[in-house]
Amino acid sequence: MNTEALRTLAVAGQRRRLAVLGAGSWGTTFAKVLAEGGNDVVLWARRPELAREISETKRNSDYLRGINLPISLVADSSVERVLDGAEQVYLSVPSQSLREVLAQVRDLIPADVPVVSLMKGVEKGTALRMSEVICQELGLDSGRIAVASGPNLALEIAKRQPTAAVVASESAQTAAEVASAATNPYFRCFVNSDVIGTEFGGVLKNLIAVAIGIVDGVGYGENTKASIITRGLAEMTEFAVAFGGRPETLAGLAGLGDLIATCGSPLSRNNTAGRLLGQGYALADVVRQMNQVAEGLASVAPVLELAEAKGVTMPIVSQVQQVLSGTLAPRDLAPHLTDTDEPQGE
Ligand SMILES: NC(=O)C1=CN([C@@H]2O[C@H](COP(=O)(O)OP(=O)(O)OC[C@H]3O[C@@H](n4cnc5c(N)ncnc54)[C@H](O)[C@@H]3O)[C@@H](O)[C@H]2O)C=CC1
Ligand SMILES: O=C(CO)COP(=O)(O)O
Repeated sequence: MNTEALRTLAVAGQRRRLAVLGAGSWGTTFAKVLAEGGNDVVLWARRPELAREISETKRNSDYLRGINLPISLVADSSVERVLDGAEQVYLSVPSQSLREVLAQVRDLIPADVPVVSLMKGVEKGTALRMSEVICQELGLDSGRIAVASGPNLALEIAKRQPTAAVVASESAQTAAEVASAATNPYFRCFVNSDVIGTEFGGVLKNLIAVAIGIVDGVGYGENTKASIITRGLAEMTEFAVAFGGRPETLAGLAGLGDLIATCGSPLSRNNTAGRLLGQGYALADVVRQMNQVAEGLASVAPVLELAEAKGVTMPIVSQVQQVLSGTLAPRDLAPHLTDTDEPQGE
């Protein structure tokens, strides 16, 4: 669909009252996408001073420096006001904080509205995907939950660079409603019913991006990175399929697409965290230096627990964990060489 057709679609589409919870780089960018698709959007910022900055100056200087936000976009630090009358609710907080946020909003989410995860992590301790945490904490029918994922580096989208994403839900109607609200002239959402594959694609590419950052920090070049990306996609696909995801989802925007974007960009926090590790910083120093979330650092342990439970081997992810724990030197991260499986055809 060309830009003009998308603009017509956005203008002709229904104007909805939408709530986005989490005013970090992705929550703010997604709120901008929704507002520029012709919706009335209210963004929840936990800190009142950030809510004031967004509403009054149309800027979020901590998370999206240099970006002008839409005039119509307002932020509020009262989650009650943000959720009041919302026709769709989007969640964009760090994965390890989701359960705590849901406990606050459990009784405030309007009945029967879609709840959408924009997050790309699994919960430590439970190893649950974000849609599973939402289902558990809010007691929702899974058909009301959608996940959005894809090659979606926030700053590029905030600059309106043309981008595509996947909206997945067990309910075709929920997926279509969310995709329609979230599609605008520069952001195109495709629909999919494979929630598991879509969610795991976003989680697993973060881990491969950490590996890429590590070898980049060591100083290895394109051959090493291409080898890790290619074997990483095979590892991601085997894992997701073992849990019921579809291989074609991993070959699409939410898998390969996001892997390319995240592994190739210095904007990626996972890639950046890996690079610092590869340059010799200890994990604690890396975490101190990052002022935004790098989901892969927390997801690695629960992903490996899940893999072990299903008998899936993940040589790259295992070596990332060893680098994080200081038991493997970054220069030795070469899982495509050390994999002890039968020699592979590719
Ligand atoms: N930034 C990006 O390019 C993209 C990020 N994502 C995903 O979006 C999710 C959110 O990430 P970002 O916005 O990038 O992170 P961020 O680090 O930029 O912002 C996180 C926001 O959540 C807030 N927060 C933290 N704990 C909270 C709590 N307990 N209650 C309420 N708010 C809390 C922080 O104050 C901050 O505003 C992650 O799962 C990430 O993987 C997905 C696609 C793109
Ligand atoms: O998910 C992302 C791009 O699709 C953002 O990646 P990072 O969380 O590594 O910045």
